[in-house]
Amino acid sequence: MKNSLVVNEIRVPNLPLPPALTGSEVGSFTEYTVTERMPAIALRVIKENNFPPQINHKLEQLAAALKTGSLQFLFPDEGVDFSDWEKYLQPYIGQRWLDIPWFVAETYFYRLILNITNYFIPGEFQGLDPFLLQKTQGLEASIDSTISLCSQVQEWLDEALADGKPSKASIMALLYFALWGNRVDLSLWSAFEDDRSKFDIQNQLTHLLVDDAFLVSKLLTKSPGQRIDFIIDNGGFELISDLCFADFLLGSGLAHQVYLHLKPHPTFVSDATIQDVYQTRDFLAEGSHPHVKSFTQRLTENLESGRLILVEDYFWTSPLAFWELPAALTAELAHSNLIVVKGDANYRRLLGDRHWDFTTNFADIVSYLPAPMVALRTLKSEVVAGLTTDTLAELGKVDPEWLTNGQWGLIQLVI
Ligand SMILES: O=P(O)(O)OC[C@H]1O[C@](O)(CO)[C@@H](O)[C@@H]1O
Repeated sequence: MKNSLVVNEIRVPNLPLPPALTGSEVGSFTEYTVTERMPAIALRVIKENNFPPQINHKLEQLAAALKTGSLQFLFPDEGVDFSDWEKYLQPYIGQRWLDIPWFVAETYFYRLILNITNYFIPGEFQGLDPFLLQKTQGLEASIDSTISLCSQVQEWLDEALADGKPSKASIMALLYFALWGNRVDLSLWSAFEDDRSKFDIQNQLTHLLVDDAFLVSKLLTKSPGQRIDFIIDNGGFELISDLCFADFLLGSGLAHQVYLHLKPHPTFVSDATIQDVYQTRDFLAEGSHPHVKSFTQRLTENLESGRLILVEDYFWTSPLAFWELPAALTAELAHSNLIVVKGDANYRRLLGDRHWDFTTNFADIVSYLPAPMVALRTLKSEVVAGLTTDTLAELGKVDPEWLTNGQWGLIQLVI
């Protein structure tokens, strides 16, 4: 049950805020990310693109600055969020990357890569996605899983039509795909090989630390024709799982409209933009598999009829916490019957990327949204809430890396 505080007309968590994660926590995953992973990402942008030497040099300087250097403002560019970033950065200018809140460091790092590569400057590199190669490779690598999922969705849709209603089991399975989609490998499909009807999500279920999938399926089937909003995370197979879920919601009559909230520019390497949705659709449309073809046709029809709506907002690439949603976005999301929040970075944003005790009641923190929400998240960072002390004790024994290795998942509903 939601019970949020209202401060200056903004709803915030109804608990005191703990400190933010920072890269200076010795031995932490945040430290490793700022000092090792982020420099490697900046250098990979050089390798995977053909930028001129002066751009590559700035990327090298950025990679080197992350370990010990301090934050500077963006070079002037024409991004519509340029002045917002001046505000966001003001408190941190001159501080080390390691010392500022981790979420600020990461979101700014990706905005800075676009700044350096002239993404927002008219000319040769304007609008060029520096992570395009990785996104394309991700799509190509997941084609077998895509064919299997599209075929399965077709079966579920046929079944829903024959039975006059969709089954809770199919809704729950689609929730699991939308959850595990961002670390999918073909192993998820191993049981599909001989008999697709036996596809075995059981192994994944044992890695779910909180599983509200049944409650979500009850909510979705309670009254058909709802509006569902997805706060989208990655492109590639994860986006395809989300699009399949949206397809099923619309095709089975559970939803009359689905909104996909996408990033307004490339970020976090693989996060999806509106352009990525169209590129994914066009890539799939080139294939010859009949179930992928019909899925792609339904996708086009849903986009053209306005049943599937793609929207973007600069809030999603900002360093702000979820409880700092702009009023217009809050008003928009208030029309939703369910907000599906995807992925690790969005989960961090829900919790303000702060050091909550892991047993804090999730709903007491995420108490500020204007509609019911479900988080679908595999754990890739040291932020979590809503676990029991028993679960924590068990996890400590079975997998010391459980917080960050992406092998554990959560489906957490707040009504
Ligand atoms: O794509 P996702 O699930 O949001 O994961 C992104 C997350 O992964 C990380 O890169 C850690 O692996 C974090 O920095 C970030 O929170």
